[in-house]
Amino acid sequence: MDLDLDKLKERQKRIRNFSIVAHIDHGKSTIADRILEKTKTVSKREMKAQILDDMDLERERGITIKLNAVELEYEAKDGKDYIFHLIDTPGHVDFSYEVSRSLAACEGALLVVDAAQGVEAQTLANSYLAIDNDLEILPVINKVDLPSAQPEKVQEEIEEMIGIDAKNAVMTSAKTGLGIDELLERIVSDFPAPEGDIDKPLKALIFDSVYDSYRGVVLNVRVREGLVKVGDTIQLMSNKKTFEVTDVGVMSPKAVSRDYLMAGDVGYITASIKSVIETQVGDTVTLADNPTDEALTGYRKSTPMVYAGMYPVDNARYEDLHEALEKLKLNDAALEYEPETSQALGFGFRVGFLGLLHMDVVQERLEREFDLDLIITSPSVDYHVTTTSGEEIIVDNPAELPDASEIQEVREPYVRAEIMVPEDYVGPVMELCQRKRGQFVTMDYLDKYRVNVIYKLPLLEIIFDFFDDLKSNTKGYASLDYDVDAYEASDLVKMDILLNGEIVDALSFIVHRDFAYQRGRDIVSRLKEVIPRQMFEIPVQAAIGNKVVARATVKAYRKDVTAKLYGGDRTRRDKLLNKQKAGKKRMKEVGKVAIPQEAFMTVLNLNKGKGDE
Ligand SMILES: Nc1nc2c(ncn2[C@@H]2O[C@H](COP(=O)(O)OP(=O)(O)OP(=O)(O)O)[C@@H](O)[C@H]2O)c(=O)[nH]1
Repeated sequence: MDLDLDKLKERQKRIRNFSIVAHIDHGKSTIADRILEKTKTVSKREMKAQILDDMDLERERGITIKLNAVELEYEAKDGKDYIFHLIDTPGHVDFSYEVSRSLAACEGALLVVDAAQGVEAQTLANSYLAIDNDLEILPVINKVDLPSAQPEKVQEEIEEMIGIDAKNAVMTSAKTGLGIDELLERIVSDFPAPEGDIDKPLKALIFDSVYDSYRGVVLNVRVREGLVKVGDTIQLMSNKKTFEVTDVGVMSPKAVSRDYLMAGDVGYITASIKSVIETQVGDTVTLADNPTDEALTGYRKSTPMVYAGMYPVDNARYEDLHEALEKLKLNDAALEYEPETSQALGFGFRVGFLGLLHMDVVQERLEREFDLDLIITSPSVDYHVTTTSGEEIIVDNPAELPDASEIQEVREPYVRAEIMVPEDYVGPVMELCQRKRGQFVTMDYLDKYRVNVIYKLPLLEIIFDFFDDLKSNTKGYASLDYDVDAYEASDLVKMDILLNGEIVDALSFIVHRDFAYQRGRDIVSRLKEVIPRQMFEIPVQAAIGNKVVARATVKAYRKDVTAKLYGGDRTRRDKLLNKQKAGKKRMKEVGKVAIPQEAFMTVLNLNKGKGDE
């Protein structure tokens, strides 16, 4: 292949790599859809709402989970064809790790702000990520069609709160298409073209990857320097492994092969990489026979916030779960796991997540994409423990907390939570934070009406239902951002749950001593409801050490219910039995007792359950 360097350099000037960042629901994905439509990347027939959210899960929930990169062609008013690489990113706080990775592949960011909601917590957090990555930021005020839109006020907010010029913000309605033409022109004029020498050795950053059973590992890269094409031998700089390139190309939005990827491009490389553990996000790809001397700076590793045990319902599928986690981790760099065993549940994994939404998504992806049935234990945070012998240990599984007599101190993670709220709701927000063992830090007025309330809160108290409570206490007006701040000593105890006189390790949890009795009683009474009756009585107890703090009994069956109710009617009887069988799929036999998935989630669902009653 003959490549003319001057032509490539000219092409590079017409590339624009940008990302869209926003607070959740401000309209990122809808704007991306409009851009795709206008650039004629997708035909009308292919166009379905939120085309970039290609996971079924994303469509069903209406949220973006994964970043997605597509190449678009745009003919600008100057008569030239531009190449856009648009990287859509998730907005939920659990996925900010994905956001920071995609920003590192761009030169510009569209900062989308809802004209009615204004700047919210993740608008700020994501703007800071973009500023940290030295991106050019183009403010976009979206949803100007709404009757409650106040674009001028939002302009002021962006200037005051983020500190960037918003005089020339683009006003759009992704719903009606208003302002999208101007937006496209501004992408060309406001964002810089990528830099990077095409004639230097290859240097490409892996920002995402995915496993494909036909093609092997697909690397999504941003090429910083040089050029790569089919037949080249690439080398991964972290482990020096080499592979022959079988395909390069871009997503548009489906995979389209290209002759080459060059400095400035965002695209994919496949190279028959069969083993998933060989590639990692953040690694640099170079050429084996002409390597670059220095790797690109990778990504800051994400730290999980929440941990839970994951076990296959069918113990024989442990290896399948292992393989599924390996493959999923390729596509979800924030996922962490290590093997663990539970007396009750057998062999499984302790998995670290960025938050509960992340946990939910991982569970659903494992079940859908890998056809697994899983039992997940109640989530926990990680505790730093000093034992009486002076040893420091980290405990992310409540069952492993040493006996109280061996503990000198337990420290739990605290977050610094920033809650933005209209001033009328400051009272309820503070009340909620106090109830969750929060320590007030400070409070600032953001403008005339809105306040930023800062609290230190135990992570344990906020991962569960804090966000829901916050929303309901403020009529949905509050927005939240948090970061783990420090570990602090707390009076924490381990609560064991005994079924039929035996401790079920997977049901143990850690709780603040002040709440322990109440929590023990609540859990026991919930367990009594969710554990199905069996042929014998099952005592349910909650205990701290040897001290039982609550107890209840699941009564035994008296007779075969099906025989009595559906005596003659076979079909109805079969239906009922099938239903029971389906329900049993998610049951785990522990000793003689069958425990349903719900039981493992009682700690999590306690407050919700109470609200429903
Ligand atoms: N009225 C109006 N509604 C809009 C506009 N843009 C988006 N929406 C609606 O706002 C909601 C959220 O839009 P999305 O595009 O899913 O928001 P998002 O920011 O991508 O959300 P995440 O991907 O979950 O972070 C959807 O119901 C859209 O239909 C707009 O310009 N006007």
